[in-house]
Amino acid sequence: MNLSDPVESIKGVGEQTLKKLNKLNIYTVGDLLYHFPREYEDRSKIRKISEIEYNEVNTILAKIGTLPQNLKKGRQILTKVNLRDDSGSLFAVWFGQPYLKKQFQLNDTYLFSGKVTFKYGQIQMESPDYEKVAEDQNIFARPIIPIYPSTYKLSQKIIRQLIRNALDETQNQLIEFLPLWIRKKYQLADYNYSMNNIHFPESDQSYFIARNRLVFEELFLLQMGLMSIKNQMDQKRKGIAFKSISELGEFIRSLPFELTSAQKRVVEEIKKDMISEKVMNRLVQGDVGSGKTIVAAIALFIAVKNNYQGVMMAPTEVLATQHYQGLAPILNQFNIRTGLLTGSLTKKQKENILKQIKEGEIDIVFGTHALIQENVAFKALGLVITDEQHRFGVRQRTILSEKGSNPDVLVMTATPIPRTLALILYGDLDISIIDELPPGRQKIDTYSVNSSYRHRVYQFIKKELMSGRQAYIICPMVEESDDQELQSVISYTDQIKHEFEEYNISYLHGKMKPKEKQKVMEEFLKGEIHILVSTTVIEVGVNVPNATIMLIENAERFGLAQLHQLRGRVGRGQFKSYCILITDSKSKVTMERMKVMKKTNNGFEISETDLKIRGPGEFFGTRQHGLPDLKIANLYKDISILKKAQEACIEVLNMDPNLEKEEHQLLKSRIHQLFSEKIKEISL
Ligand SMILES: Nc1ncnc2c1ncn2[C@@H]1O[C@H](COP(=O)(O)OP(=O)(O)OP(=O)(O)O)[C@@H](O)[C@H]1O
Repeated sequence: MNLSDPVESIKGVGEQTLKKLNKLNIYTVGDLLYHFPREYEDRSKIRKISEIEYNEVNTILAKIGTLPQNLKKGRQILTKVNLRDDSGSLFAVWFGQPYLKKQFQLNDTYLFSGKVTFKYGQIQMESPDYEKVAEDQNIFARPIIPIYPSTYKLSQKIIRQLIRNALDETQNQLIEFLPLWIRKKYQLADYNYSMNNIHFPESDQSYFIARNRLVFEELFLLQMGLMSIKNQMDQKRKGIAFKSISELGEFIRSLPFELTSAQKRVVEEIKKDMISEKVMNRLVQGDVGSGKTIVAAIALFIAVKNNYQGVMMAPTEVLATQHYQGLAPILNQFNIRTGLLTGSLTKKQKENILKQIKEGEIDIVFGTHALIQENVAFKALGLVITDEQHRFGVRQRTILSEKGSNPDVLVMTATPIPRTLALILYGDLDISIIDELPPGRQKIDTYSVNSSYRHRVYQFIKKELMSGRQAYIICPMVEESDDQELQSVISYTDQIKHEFEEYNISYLHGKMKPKEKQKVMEEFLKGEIHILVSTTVIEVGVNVPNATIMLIENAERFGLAQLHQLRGRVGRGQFKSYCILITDSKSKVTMERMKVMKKTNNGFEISETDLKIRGPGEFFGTRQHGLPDLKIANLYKDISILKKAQEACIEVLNMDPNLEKEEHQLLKSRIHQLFSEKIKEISL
């Protein structure tokens, strides 16, 4: 039996079960075997009824004391069974499952596991899991029992049995694909042993040994997949070999500031990629306000001076316009023609700019995802830059690239991620990090207060406004519906108008037309608006160096990464800046977040702590990147295994870049199996 065989070849999988398994995304024997337990029940902890802990999940070994009864409780049927052991008795109850009545025979022995409460003078176990125990069965022989993730009406018992059958049927036929030298070097258990012990561990220790191997396997395969894809892309696609530009020095000297050494280093890395004939696929990570935009401008300059066009795509119209307005004047001085393409242009304007792009009359286009539409064609696209905040998928990047002939690609992100994780999330890209802020930036002082301080905070804002600065307020939001968002931003603005009578206050929200948003942003940038009340639409990338206060209402609504992003809107110039977080929440997670925000301004440190507090979660989910899901590894907890897996991966690829050696053949086909979708995409 093979892992790729259909799951219905396992004993016990009939038509109905198959449907349920499919709902769990289980189609093959391999899918079933890789459906790992979410936790384990340790039966060595079975309790006597007399020793039960109330309001907790308990496991008991008990006999059916009386035949089950179905009772009417309101509209529902309650099934009630008396259970007893030699120390006492209790009732098991289930709602809405009348068929259970026929399930139990007097005096049969079962293991029951469920929460126990004391209600109406009776001890009750609520909706327990149950499993029949045969007379001669020694349930303590293998005391650790797997509990599987949500099973769409497949009981634990059935799924456990199916996996048992699958293991029995594949017993010792699972073919080891990790090369022996890797298993030796990293002390990894054998494949069959690991599979058996992850599902039915013989002991705690054998579980850990099995898990260690399977986590390594998962991360190693993912990293191998990503790196081999990257290798293939590098080998397959010949890119543009840009020439070094003598005018570049003059361009850089013309900037109003000197580049930081981190910017210089990243510019060198980009230049090297652009000059080589390899297609550049590089990620530039930089903390908020670290000066990524100018690095992008330098890359665009090189492309244009080599007679190619460049494009820079941003996630919102406000940002695209900001890039355009900020960079066009600098580039224009060097006879570079720029344009802006967004959704809110008139039909005429759009036609006009599309024509200019096509005929090469525009050298650099800034824009939103309007750029990836079919009607956008370039004369000679040489460089694609996307300013991403986890917003574009790989697919969108690819569509844009396909508008040129293997153009170089630069991806910018302000979400700092620890390097090891970046290698997993962006494993198909080379990584550059701007780990330094421009000189003169001061620490943004951060305070967290409860709402009783609001008035004092307003006084503080007034003081800043009086000295010519500006403020952002992220307003409270009751519910996440569009209408309510609108309501709360308008009523909040009205409210504070009384407080700040002599100042101009305006607001921004997600439902505004891009043109209106743009107008407000421009007025704020010019200093005509003093306080900008906003929902989180300003979250990313907005650059108004004169703004020095960021007040965030209901700060508990946001994750750390988001709070850091929002705070990053201030402290972007020479003025001392402040971030004030208002929250009445006393939850542990909120308190922890506030503490971190007060302690540090460093995005990398914050993202590491974020990981610790909430785990990798959605943010680090691999699915959105078109990669296989992680089934067992936890990118935070397993960071040390991740490092080993990355090290092993580099070692294998250095030794055998195309996996041609005999000992790597099984590994190669396993990678192909897992990454077939992605590999197909590349070979298109
Ligand atoms: N080397 C430098 N010296 C002084 N100021 C700089 C330097 N580099 C960039 N700046 C300025 O710093 C500010 C922030 O730069 P930029 O908008 O590029 O940040 P960013 O990295 O895109 O940040 P975010 O992700 O928060 O948008 C801008 O006003 C820019 O002009």
